[in-house]
Amino acid sequence: MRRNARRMRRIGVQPIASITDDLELAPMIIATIGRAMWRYRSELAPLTLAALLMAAAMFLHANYRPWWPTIAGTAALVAVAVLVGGQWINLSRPIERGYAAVATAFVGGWLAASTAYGPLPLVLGVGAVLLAIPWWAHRRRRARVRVERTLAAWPNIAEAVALAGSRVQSALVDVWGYRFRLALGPGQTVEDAIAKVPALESALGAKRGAVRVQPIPTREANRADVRVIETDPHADAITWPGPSISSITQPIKIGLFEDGTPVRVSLLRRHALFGGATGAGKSGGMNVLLGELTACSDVIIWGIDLKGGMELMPWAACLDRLATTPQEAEALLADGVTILDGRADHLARAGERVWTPSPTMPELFIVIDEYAELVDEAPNAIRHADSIARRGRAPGVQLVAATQRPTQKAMGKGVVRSQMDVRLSFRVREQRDVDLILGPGMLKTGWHAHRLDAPGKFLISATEHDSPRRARAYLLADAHVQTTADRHAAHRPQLDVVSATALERASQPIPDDNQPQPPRHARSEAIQDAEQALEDALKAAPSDGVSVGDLITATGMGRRWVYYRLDELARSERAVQITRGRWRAEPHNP
Ligand SMILES: Nc1ncnc2c1ncn2[C@@H]1O[C@H](COP(=O)(O)OP(=O)(O)OP(=O)(O)O)[C@@H](O)[C@H]1O
Repeated sequence: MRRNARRMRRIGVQPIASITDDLELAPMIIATIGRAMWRYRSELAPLTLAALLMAAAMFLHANYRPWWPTIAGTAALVAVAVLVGGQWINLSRPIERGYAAVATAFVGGWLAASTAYGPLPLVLGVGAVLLAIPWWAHRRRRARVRVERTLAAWPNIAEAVALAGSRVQSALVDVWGYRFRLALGPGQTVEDAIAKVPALESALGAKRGAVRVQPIPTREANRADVRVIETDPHADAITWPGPSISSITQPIKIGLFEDGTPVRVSLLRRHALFGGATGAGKSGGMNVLLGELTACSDVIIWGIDLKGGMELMPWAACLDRLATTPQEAEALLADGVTILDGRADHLARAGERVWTPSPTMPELFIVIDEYAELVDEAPNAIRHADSIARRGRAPGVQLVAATQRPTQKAMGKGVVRSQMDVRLSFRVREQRDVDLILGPGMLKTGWHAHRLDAPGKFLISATEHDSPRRARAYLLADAHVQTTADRHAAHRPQLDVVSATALERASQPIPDDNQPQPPRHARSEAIQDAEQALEDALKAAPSDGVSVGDLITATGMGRRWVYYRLDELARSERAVQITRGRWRAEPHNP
């Protein structure tokens, strides 16, 4: 090229070398700009969107002017959908959903107006800048971009840590750091990647101990999950983010593991034990549990707190019953057994194996704070607790017990301890307490609850948690407990009819005792009224009977209840089924 230019100069032709040079430079410049634009695509997104909108507006205004109402209507619908269902597209926080809805409304509104009247660049410019500011400032977006840039250099990192040939498949950013899925190169194993963790920490610019590599049991052997922790989740108390569930059929989130992943555990038809030394955070853990349980529309909660209600009283508005004396505790557990029997009987008759919780058939949780006190002060109550521990799962009557040291004596020589399906051990004073809470042999296999070093930290043992991973429970400040209890109190379900009827029957006076018994539950009057209405409707039935639908209307009760009562009346020969679904009283006096 340069030789050409020299020759041209010699023959008197004006050199055009600079033009040719420029032409060669141009692709480089374009490529550099393109690369920079790609690298900063997230930051430039508002400007790119504004440019695209401008082009779209010009096109629509020129060709499809009458479309503006459709554009405006669609944008309004999308904005509402984003606001209402934004969590499904990863907009977990209300403020994010609000921003997305406002941005959608602005884009749609501007496009509709520009389609009708021609592009409005000034409005677009002002709107774009105003909406771009929160976008540029958004912490999670910036973190995502940073992680994307780090992982874009993965081929070099992989080379440096001797994992050449591995690829990053997907990455996810959260408040504590990020995780990514690694497809390992041919012949590389997850163990190879685990052995490279210190090198990975250095190459990724992470702190020592901040990288974890784990196999993915459900995927091929050459896939690994890499977790990079940037902020230690356990460094400070972790404020409870609010209830994570609305039904007991979903797993409860109690806190966070050290890698920032939530501790999820199902309490559906399971008993739970919270153990740990005084001040280790059991009551805090119980508060989180109660915050979640009270948010469930298919859970009824009873409490026993023999420390004068000190721990459970703040939740009183959400508890159907609270026992604070040994006598009350014994009566409460006895009623728990009555309900268990009533439900078991109902299940047997319905040919069902387990109680399926729903707002009309709630699971009953009996929460006992400091179980050892119950053993000391209400020893007669323990046989009821044993009974519930042994038989309560299928009929949906669960125990949640907290205790400092669940020795055989403290647990009442009964079966309660061994029946606990979910066990949380907060810090214990002595090593041998680990086995008392978590089960024999656990200390030896690495469950070192005596080494937990801050209140609220715990180890969890359950079917889905079979390795000792340190976790920290969320923390609910006292004021938060109160506001949560007040908020959830408005949505508590009522005790189901099967259980209320069982309690009702158990409280019936014995035949020669004419003294009326006090009602045991607020539902009793409503049930009596419904029973009376049922009997009246059956007595008034014509000779071909009254339909179940009419009985449901007459009693105001659900179909299950009506069938349950009809079954009982038929057994005691007070009602008879004439044809399928039609009943009348027996003997029949229309
Ligand atoms: N998850 C947590 N995160 C941070 N701090 C916590 C947490 N849980 C409890 N704490 C702190 O530890 C203190 C003691 O906790 P808590 O009362 O729950 O312990 P405990 O095991 O129930 O004790 P006790 O058996 O005496 O009732 C609390 O005042 C609180 O400041």
